[in-house]
Amino acid sequence: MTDLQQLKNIKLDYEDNIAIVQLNQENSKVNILSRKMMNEFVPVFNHLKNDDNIKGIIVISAKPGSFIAGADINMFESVKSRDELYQMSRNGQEIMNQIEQSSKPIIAAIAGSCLGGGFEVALACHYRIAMNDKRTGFGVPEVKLGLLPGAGGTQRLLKNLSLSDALDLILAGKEIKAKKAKAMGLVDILVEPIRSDVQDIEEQNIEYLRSIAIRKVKEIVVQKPTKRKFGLMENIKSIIMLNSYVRNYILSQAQAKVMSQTQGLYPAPLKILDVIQQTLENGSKVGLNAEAEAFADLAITNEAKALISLFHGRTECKKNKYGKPEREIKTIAIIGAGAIGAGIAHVSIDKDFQVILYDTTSSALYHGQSQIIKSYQNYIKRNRITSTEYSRILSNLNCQTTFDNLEKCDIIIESVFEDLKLKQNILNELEQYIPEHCIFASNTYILSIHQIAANSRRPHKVIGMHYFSPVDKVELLEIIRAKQTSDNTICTAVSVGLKQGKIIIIVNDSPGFYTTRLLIFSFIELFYLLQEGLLPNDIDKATKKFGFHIGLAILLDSGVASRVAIGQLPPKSNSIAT
Ligand SMILES: CCCCCCCCCCCCC[C@H](O)CC(=O)SCCNC(=O)CCNC(=O)[C@H](O)C(C)(C)COP(=O)(O)OP(=O)(O)OC[C@H]1O[C@@H](n2cnc3c(N)ncnc32)[C@H](O)[C@@H]1OP(=O)(O)O
Ligand SMILES: NC(=O)c1ccc[n+]([C@@H]2O[C@H](COP(=O)([O-])OP(=O)(O)OC[C@H]3O[C@@H](n4cnc5c(N)ncnc54)[C@H](O)[C@@H]3O)[C@@H](O)[C@H]2O)c1
Repeated sequence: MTDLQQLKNIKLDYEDNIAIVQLNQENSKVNILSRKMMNEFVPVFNHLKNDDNIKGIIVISAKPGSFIAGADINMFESVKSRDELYQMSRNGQEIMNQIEQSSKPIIAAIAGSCLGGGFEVALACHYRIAMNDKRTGFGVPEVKLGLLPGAGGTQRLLKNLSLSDALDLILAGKEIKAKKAKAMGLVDILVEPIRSDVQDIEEQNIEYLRSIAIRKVKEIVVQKPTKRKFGLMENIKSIIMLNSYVRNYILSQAQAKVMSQTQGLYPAPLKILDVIQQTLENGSKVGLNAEAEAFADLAITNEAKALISLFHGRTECKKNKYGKPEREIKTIAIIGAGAIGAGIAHVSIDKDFQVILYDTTSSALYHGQSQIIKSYQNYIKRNRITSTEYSRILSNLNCQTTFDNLEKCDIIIESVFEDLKLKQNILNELEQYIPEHCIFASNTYILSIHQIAANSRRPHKVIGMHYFSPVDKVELLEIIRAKQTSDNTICTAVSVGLKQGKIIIIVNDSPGFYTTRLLIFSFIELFYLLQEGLLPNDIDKATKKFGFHIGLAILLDSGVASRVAIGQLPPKSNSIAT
């Protein structure tokens, strides 16, 4: 029996006859539906349900940036049997049903990530108020873990959305921002954050959200909530959905898309389609059972285990194990405004770095600058940013063909042609202009960092930062430490990469580093296959069927890959450093 005076993960507050359940997972950056959290939530909820003095309930988080990040992923890994997983899903569904069926209004006041099981909690509540800020996002990313929403999420999304919108969210696992969630009818009220430079602004915003939720729940207590009115288009859509021919057509289209994107290698999206079909044909009772069966089936697959392990790996790669850099990095100079240099500028200017983009000629510079401007203009078109944000972001970009202002730089990222002599000369020349603390990173995919730094006055400040094309889309960043590279240089490069939104691996300065070395092996095999008479097209089909995003032969056709394939570099030892 949980003592309500001894709660560790929930703070229970009251204002008049309203209860405020504030989630605050102990020792964690985010709230998760862990066993510990559930062991407190369930008794708290039962207590409030039975207390006649309580007329309404608010569920809110005390953690800036996190409402609930979903069920505890580690919990699935610790489970011993399929039956236990089935029961876990059934229990989750039951808790959500109890929330939904509560006679007292329950409001979810959401700021920060509202994902997976967290979104399922929000959907079970009677009303959703969300902070309209960058950190607040909704989604069911379970498919990315090889799972499906297992606490009634498939059913509630189908109830709240059109079939195609529900499929879009569940199959892609993508996150939508609060504004879009409101437009889709998943959120009832948007709250604009208080924008200010004060230090504890996020805590203040939580307080503000809480006050609005209290006002709203009090209103609902007196005048029962009105059901959301569906618009004409939504009504037409739901009538069309009653037609099994239309439903089956949408499902078969979705299935074809899944097959073309995954080659049928991932069981989760196919199971999701199956659960949705069963629900549409037989109703929610059958649907809930199908959801729990599918959840249990999926959670024991090797695919789910591998994808969950990938989640943990990615989380590790978001950490800076070298601590805090000696200096905060404010200004970056990028040398070379080609495809990659412009891409590095792109992912830096929106993170409040001051960027100097340098190239030898105005036309090269113009080319790089246009690439950046075009992408950001596209973001405006797709409502990803406002024109005010666009102006603020672009004001961080300074393009130049001179070495002016390099004395202000904290880091240089060189991204000129792949030529050792050229890279060495640039390093030597720039060392005359840059301040003592400035670090020098070379964006090379294959050249030795040790050799690039051969004539440097401060080789401990030289490092490799290997970005991937297109830089604004590929999350990976390979950081290469040479023997002489200092820990603070690594720490600084990692902190820059993390701020740029990268997932980082740190490797030793050995031939091909890590990523290029893997490619070399693949290309050696590819050459054997070509020599044996296989056609590039057939090799591409086979590699894609195996799970590659892009065929190996077409990859070889790209300029970078063909140089790798020439293979000056027989791989030696394992290059992963940390
Ligand atoms: C109110 C009570 C109701 C009770 C309901 C009963 C529930 C039981 C039901 C079971 C049935 C299934 C339910 C559900 O459908 C299944 C799921 O929800 S699966 C999980 C889905 N969610 C996700 O995939 C989100 C994963 N997390 C992220 O994407 C990111 O972490 C983030 C939330 C966007 C935050 O990103 P960052 O700010 O960069 O932070 P980090 O990524 O570095 O994370 C910090 C820290 O938190 C750990 N963590 C994050 N999410 C989870 C998680 N879901 N489970 C476990 N741990 C998580 C992460 O590992 C980091 O840990 P650290 O390394 O610091 O120890
Ligand atoms: N393109 C890729 O897929 C890819 C991927 C990873 C790494 N890389 C590496 O990134 C680096 C840049 O690649 P890219 O694809 O952007 O090349 P790119 O040819 O598109 O651009 C190189 C730019 O460097 C400029 N430049 C040349 N000499 C210069 C000098 N002395 N000073 C300043 N600028 C100079 C050129 O004018 C050009 O604009 C290379 O080392 C490449 O191997 C490329």
